[in-house]
Parts: sequence; structure tokens; C-alpha cells
Amino acid sequence: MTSGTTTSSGPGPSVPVLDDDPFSRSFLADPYPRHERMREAGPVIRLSHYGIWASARHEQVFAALTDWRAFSSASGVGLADFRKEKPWRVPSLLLEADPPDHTRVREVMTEVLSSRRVRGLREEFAAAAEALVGDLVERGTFDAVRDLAEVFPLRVFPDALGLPEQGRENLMPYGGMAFNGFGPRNDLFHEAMADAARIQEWINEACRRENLAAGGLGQDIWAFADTGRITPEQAAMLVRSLLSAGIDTTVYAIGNALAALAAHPGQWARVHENPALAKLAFEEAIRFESPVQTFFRTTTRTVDLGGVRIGPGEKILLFLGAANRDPRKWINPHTLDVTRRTAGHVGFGTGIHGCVGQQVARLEGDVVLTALARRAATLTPTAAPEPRPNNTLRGFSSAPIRVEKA
Ligand code: HEM
Ligand SMILES: C=Cc1ccc(C(=O)O)cc1
Repeated sequence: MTSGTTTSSGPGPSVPVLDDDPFSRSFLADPYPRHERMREAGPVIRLSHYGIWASARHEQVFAALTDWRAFSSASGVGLADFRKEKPWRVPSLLLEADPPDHTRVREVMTEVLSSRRVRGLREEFAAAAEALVGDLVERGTFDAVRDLAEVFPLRVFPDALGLPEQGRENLMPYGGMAFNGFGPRNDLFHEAMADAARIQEWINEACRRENLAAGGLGQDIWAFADTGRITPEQAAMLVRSLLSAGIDTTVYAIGNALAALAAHPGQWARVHENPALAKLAFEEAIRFESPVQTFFRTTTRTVDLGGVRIGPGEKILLFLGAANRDPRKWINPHTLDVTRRTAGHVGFGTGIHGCVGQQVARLEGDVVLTALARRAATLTPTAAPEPRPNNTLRGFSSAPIRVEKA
């Protein structure tokens, strides 16, 4: 990292240029000081390593996410510009589309993942959380990631989706392909894609109507194909969206929440005293250690963002995790506070592409942290969490903890 030089972007003020590589292992291992440098450099900056624009400030990230007309998703929400290069997979009908194409399939997915439908999952999710957490607390020491964060979502979500038991070991690797696939073709990308053909074959099979159990979210999507609201091809692609976004995100989020709460015993004490705080604690953990750190947009015309003029067809990297720690928006942003008012955080994005599965995610976080709050008086890290580098996701591959039974 060298200090930024400036370049003019036209009549506006000169724009700071930084040479950080936000997808390097050093950056991913310790992003927060780098975020601070980018926020302090200006509302919008240039990252010369990739020749892209970027913002790490809440105001500009929020503005870009809500202005889908000027900041498009249809050219891809990763570094790759779909107008210039072939995507590694068929683009998502939701994530990588703009209105009007996006509108109808988003309406269908919103109905499939309605609050009422998600409430109907609570009993089963809570029972699974109580059983798993009960066993782990009896053990006294366990790995919050390997034994809980990686186990619980893979136990409840594929069942809710209606996936067959066979082959579920492909789900996390496929999420790894999706999330590393938003980055540059670095070693994280190539490692994730090592077995791509076989895994994509399994995913395509898993999306077929005949392979999805009755009563699951997958069949709920397919039912819309019978109404003519969507085509069968679209139904399969929407199931693929759930498989892409619905597993790794919650695994990383639950792992991050547990690691953060173990590192802040005073905050855990508050949740243990009042398990109803579990839901808030999970939301604050998503702000504090955002599982989804970044997404790109592509400008559709000359735009002014934070006083900086950006021409059409430009990639801009939005640092959601940095926006969630911007001192211009948050008081004591680097402090975990389970009673904080987290409204406005962009951990689930915002605007028309805001996370359509966030109620499922919140349910998973709530039932796991509630089950633990009732049983564990204290959480104590027994070793530092092991970072798990990923071009888009921030989280850990291991977070060993000891719990004191309540
Ligand atoms: C804590 C867990 C999760 C986090 C942090 C998260 C984060 C996000 C973010 C930041 C976006 C916005 C993408 C953009 O603006 O380009 C998004 C979109 C999306 N999420 Fe989530 N997500 C989570 C869990 C889930 C789950 C469990 C599902 C499925 C049940 C899901 C399905 C989706 C889909 C389909 C989209 C695309 C929506 C659209 O483009 O209209 N996500 N998510
Ligand atoms: C937030 C991540 C995300 C990843 C993939 C998809 C998709 O494939 O539609 C949606 C959201």
C-alpha cells in the first residue's frame, strides 16, 4: 500500500488513487485498517490495481445500491464485466439483472420467501438448534465454526429447500465458487473452481423439479411455473439462486457472530441475561463483521457520486463491510454493541437487490444464538479464530471456544 496520488476525473475535484489489491490475502486477512485508509482518502476513490472506482463510505455505498438505474447489476456484480467477457456461469436472474427482467422474478422469490413462509420454518429450525447446541454445551469445548456454524445451516436449509440427502457436500464448495467468482481470477478463484464442472453438474441436477421434495421451497418456486408467472427454465435458475446464496452466507454469518460474541464477554453476558437480545446480537454481528464484504456495480451513464464524476461503463467496488463501520454513520463503529440500533446497515445490501433471503438468515441466527444464550453463561475463545480467505465473504474456518454451562 503506498500513499495515494491523485488524478483528475474531469471537471470535478481530483480523485485519490490507492494501489491496494482488495482481493489479496494480506488485505482480506486484515481489512479494517485498509478500509479506514480508503474512507479517509475520499467519498469515491480509484483503485489502480484493477483500474476501478470504489467507495468505503456508508453514504456513497448506500446511494449506489439504491440507484439501480445509474449503478447496474446486469453487467455482473463481480469484477468481470459481462459486456466484455463471458461469465463463468449463466448470470443469475436476480442478482445479475436489472428491471424489467429482474422485477417479475423478484416478485416470485419474495412470495416464496414470505414472512409467513419463513415463520413456518421456525419450529423445525429451533428444534434443530436446541438439539445441536445442547450437545455442544454438554461437551464444554467445541469449534464454533466447524461444530456449529458449518453444521446447523447445512442441517436445516437443504431440508427446507427439499434437496435430497445425497450430494449436499457440494453445497459449500458451490458457494465458494459463487463468492470467489465475484473476484479477480486470482488463486482464490482458481482454487474454488478446481472441481467446477462436476459441482455445476450436481447443482443443475439439484434444481430439476423431479429432484426436489414436495413441500420444500424448491417446489414452491416450481409451482409458479405452473401459473405462467415464470418459465420452467426460470424456475430452475431461481432454485440455483437459493443454492448459491443460501448456505455460505449464513455459515459465515453465524461463525462471525459466535466469534465476535466470544471475544466480547460483556456483550455475551447481556445476551445470556436476556436471550431475547439474540436477534439484535445477530444483526449487530452482521454489521460488525459483515459476511458479505463487497459487491460491484457498473455505471450506465455519467454519474456524480460524492462529488466525483464517473463516466459510463465503469466498474465501482462497493465496500459493504467498510460502510458498516463508517464513523460518519455509526457511533463507536469498531465496538460490538448488542443493543445498538442497526437500522441502515448494508450487510444485506439495500434497494431492489436487498437480500430476499434475509428473514431466513435472521431466523437461523436467532434460533442458534437463543439456544446458546439459554445454556451458556460464558463463551471463552481457546484460540484465535482462523480466517478463511474468500474474494467476497469474510469469516473463519475455525473458532474454538469453551462454554460455561448456565
Ligand atoms: C447472513 C446471511 C446473508 C447475507 C449477509 C446476505 C447478503 C446479501 C446481500 C449483501 C445481497 C445484495 C446483493 C447485491 O446488492 O448485489 C443479497 C442478495 C440476495 N440474497 Fe442474501 N444474504 C444472506 C442470506 C441469504 C439467504 C439465506 C438466501 C436464500 C434463502 C439469500 C438469497 C439472496 C438472493 C436470491 C439475493 C439476490 C436478490 C436480488 O438481486 O434481487 N441470501 N444477499
Ligand atoms: C449475496 C449473494 C448472492 C449470491 C448469488 C445469488 C444468485 O445466484 O442469485 C444471489 C445472491
